[in-house]
Amino acid sequence: MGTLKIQDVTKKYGDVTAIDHLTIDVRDGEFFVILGPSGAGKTTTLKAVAGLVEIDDGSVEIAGVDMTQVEPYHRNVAMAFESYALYPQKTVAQNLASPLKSGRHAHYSEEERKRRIDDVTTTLGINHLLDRFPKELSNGQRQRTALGRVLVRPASIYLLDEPLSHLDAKLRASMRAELKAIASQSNTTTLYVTHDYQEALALADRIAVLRKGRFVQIGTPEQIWREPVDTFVAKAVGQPEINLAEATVSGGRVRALGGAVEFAAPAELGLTEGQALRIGMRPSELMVNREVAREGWMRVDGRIRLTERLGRDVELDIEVGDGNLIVVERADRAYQEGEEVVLDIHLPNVHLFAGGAEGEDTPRIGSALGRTAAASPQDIEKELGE
Ligand SMILES: Nc1ncnc2c1ncn2[C@@H]1O[C@H](COP(=O)(O)OP(=O)(O)OP(=O)(O)O)[C@@H](O)[C@H]1O
Repeated sequence: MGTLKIQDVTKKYGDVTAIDHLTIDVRDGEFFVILGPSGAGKTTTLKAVAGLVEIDDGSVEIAGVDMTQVEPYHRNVAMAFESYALYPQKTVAQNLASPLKSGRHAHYSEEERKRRIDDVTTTLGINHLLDRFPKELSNGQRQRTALGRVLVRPASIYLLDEPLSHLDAKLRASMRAELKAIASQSNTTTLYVTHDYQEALALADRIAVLRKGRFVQIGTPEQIWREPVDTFVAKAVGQPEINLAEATVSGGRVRALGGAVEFAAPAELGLTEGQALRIGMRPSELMVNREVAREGWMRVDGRIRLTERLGRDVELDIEVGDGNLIVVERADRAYQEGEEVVLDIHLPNVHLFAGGAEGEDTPRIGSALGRTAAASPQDIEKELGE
């Protein structure tokens, strides 16, 4: 049973509070991802679970047992750090066998060791490389072997610290898919930390967004994407970042970008005349010249300032009113710089956040339709009959 409960855990390094009263409850078999920028406290959280740092406050329970005072060796966790080291003078098979020959796993028979190594190397697709030395492997194969060294050990929980960070984009994408497959096949409990939102969205059963040692939001990838609790979370997922524009309530309408974007203030949100807001619209959820004239959508005029081709998509910088919006559209038709366009925007996908000082993150209040969550890309495609 690989449950993990972290209750009110705080860790300070001198004056720096690296993690601040963190609480999470990871279910047996869950793939739980902590997403946060550099310095947010991700590694410290993993170390607190593994027992590699002494925590100042709180408790850690693994598989139903309070481990707060227990030595790392006895916590039954397997942790992988960012720098995956392999023994250069050992083959892949020997590298994988070594964690099973020492310490608490030294009792494994030759046969049991072989079986575990077989299982892991088959799943990771490196079983044809067993006799190679690390220098005879590609980067991706080396990283898989290193990951194999972690997964080969039986553990209540696997703690993975940015395991894909040293791979190029293509390999990262394929390893992401493999990791997901491994996790669902093996039903292991995994606590995985990353600063890469795509990894988090692709892998996680649930994501906890970490900021300056505190969790800002814990939810499924869909909840984090569709109902971010504030502008920080909204910006943390999605590339290019969500468009944010200052807005005000005037005459019962919400107006932004010099009035170029405006819609009726949703009654259920209780907004007041003159109230400062922010609106947020994701680049991938704005559509250009799709002629969507139906209820629940808004049309906004703009002019293309810049276009940049990104593979199958194109990124457009569109002048709208007194500002601009970034849009990611399909590249199956040509967009001209200088061209006048009409943006079609689905109202549930216009997030409303409280107003605030520049640089300050503010909470989400709802959407342009009220309390509804944003529609998923699939919902939108369905609505447009595409
Ligand atoms: N041994 C240490 N001594 C002093 N401060 C530390 C120590 N380890 C971490 N910190 C500080 O604690 C905070 C959290 O660090 P941590 O390594 O957990 O962040 P992170 O989210 O893993 O960052 P990264 O993505 O860059 O690895 C940072 O401000 C860091 O400078």
